[in-house]
Amino acid sequence: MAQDSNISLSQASTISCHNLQYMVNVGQRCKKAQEKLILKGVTGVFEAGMNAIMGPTGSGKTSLLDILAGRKEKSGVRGEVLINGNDLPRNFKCCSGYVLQDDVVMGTLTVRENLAFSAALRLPSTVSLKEKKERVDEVIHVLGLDDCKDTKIGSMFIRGVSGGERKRTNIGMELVIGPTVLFLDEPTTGLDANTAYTVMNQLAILSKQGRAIIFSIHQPRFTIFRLFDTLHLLSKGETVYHGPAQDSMDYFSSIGFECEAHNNPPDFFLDVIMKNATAAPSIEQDPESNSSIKLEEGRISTEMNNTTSTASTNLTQSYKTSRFHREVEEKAAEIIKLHDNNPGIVGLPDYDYATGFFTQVTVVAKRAAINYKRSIQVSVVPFVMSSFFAIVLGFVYFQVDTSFPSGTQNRTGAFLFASIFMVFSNMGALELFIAERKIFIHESGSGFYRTSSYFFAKVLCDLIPMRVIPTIAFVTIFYWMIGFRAEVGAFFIFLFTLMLTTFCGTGLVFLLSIRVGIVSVATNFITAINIIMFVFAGVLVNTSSILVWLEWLKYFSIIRYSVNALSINEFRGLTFCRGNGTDICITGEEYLADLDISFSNWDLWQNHVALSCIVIILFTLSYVALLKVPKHK
Ligand SMILES: Nc1ncnc2c1ncn2[C@@H]1O[C@H](COP(=O)(O)OP(=O)(O)OP(=O)(O)O)[C@@H](O)[C@H]1O
Repeated sequence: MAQDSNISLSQASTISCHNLQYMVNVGQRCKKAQEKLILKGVTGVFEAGMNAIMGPTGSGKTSLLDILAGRKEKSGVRGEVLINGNDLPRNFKCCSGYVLQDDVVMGTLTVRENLAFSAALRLPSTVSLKEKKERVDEVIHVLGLDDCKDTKIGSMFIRGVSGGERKRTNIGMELVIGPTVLFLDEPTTGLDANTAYTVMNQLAILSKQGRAIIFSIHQPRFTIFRLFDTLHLLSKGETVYHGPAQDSMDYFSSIGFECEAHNNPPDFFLDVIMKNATAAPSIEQDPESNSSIKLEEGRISTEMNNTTSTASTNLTQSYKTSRFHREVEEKAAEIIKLHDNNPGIVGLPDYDYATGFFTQVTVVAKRAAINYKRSIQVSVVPFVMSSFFAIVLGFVYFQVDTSFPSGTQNRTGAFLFASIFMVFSNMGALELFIAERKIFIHESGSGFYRTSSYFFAKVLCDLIPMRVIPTIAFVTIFYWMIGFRAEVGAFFIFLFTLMLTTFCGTGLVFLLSIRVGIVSVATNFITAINIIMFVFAGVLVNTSSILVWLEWLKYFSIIRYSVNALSINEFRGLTFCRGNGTDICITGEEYLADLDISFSNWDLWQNHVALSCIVIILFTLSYVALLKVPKHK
């Protein structure tokens, strides 16, 4: 079912987690699996407002956030996460907002175009284009992006908006769907103090409209801390405080941890948890206090420094005996009661993709087209390189004649180089595909589009501008400069062969970029595969003389099929004679037979069938690999 376009901005949502445990397998291959408990029974209620999850590094903030957002693999998670007392809907990630720590927006698109992309895919077709545009304008205005709305985001090569504007664009991508819950993973990371405050202040304004804004944050400065409504403090996967942020200082004071004047509370909390504070504690039992910990201000206790886990346990114990824990437990119990009385999802639809397959393909393809148009290096370089290489080879083999052996040798050499170029020239696309992987994972995981829509759009937009046009340019220059058969039919068979060859190369690069997410590793794989295909092309090594147990590799050589097809197309019907007047001649057919190439019409098309099968197999495998890319963390 499509998402309701009128999700009210004031409709409040409460996210709650109940005795949440999260366990991961940290066993290494070949070793016995070991389990690590990351979250140890966390309970919390996150209502409309600013909900901060804080804690030292490795305390489990991101894990908790991801589980609350329904973005962790379910295996390993115990306990319940509920929204307004209901189970999270199946596609919760499609209707809630999630802003990653690293920005995932298309750098070549403007702020407005990125937001429009999100609106076009995530708001249903029942919302008119005009309304979508208005929604985008509203979000731009709310986030204070009016001044830079038509500025490109920027990339490694393009100077774009500032870091804060980029972060706000990421937030805007989520806000266009009007989510009642917005998750953010460390939204201030990488921003300077002022920009961080601006971003957080805007989130605070949004939270006043009834949204639950839940975010992990490391060590915010005081002005940011003041914006928090609820604070959830974690230490080694356990809650050490959950309650109103403004009460947190009093709470820590009540258990014996007094914050020095002028010390920043978030810094102080982390110091207490980490025990290397300016006000490092020494432990002593206080019989009159609820708490088992007493802090002696300003004195560093070696004992305390060496007993991290003991202190963490003590903080947990103190929290468990506090009124804050009691209050959250009572609230959580009420929510659970509501849930038990309303089993299943009540009032919440099972969200699905907001738009259909064709809309998704069109919108994603349109974005890819804009991206190519604006990335001059990406769109123009393949064309220029193909034309340049065709001219260079064209001069090297300029107007080949039919003398023997130069006529046969030069033609075979030209076919080999052309085929190799078609396969190797795809390597440039490797980095592009890998770079876009992150965007794909986030967008498909957030319900922007189906994997199939992305795949079709990618194939459409990649093959046409990046491969078809440069190949046409290459063949047109190369064929006529070298002076192959001056027949239209032969020219088109030549073009068709090299087109299939380059599609095979693209399929290989596409598959490896999906399976292997590291450019250098994927490059090594592709180079090795291409060299094997080159060796088994049958030109430099006679395939019939290769060891029998290695011979089968020739059936995987794209270059071999390509060279064979080009040779049959060219050599049949030609005669090559020695130029020394001896009248010793050899027919093209005899030359092909010498190379162990069968040359009937069917033999010619057999190579095309083989290349087509390789294209289909590689693209099918790429699609399956894309389907298997984990959309959860
Ligand atoms: N899939 C996993 N496999 C192994 N360890 C994991 C996995 N996921 C999380 N952890 C470990 O769990 C702990 C908590 O991780 P998490 O990323 O939630 O912490 P964090 O508080 O967000 O840390 P940071 O502030 O550094 O981002 C860390 O020690 C991390 O190494």
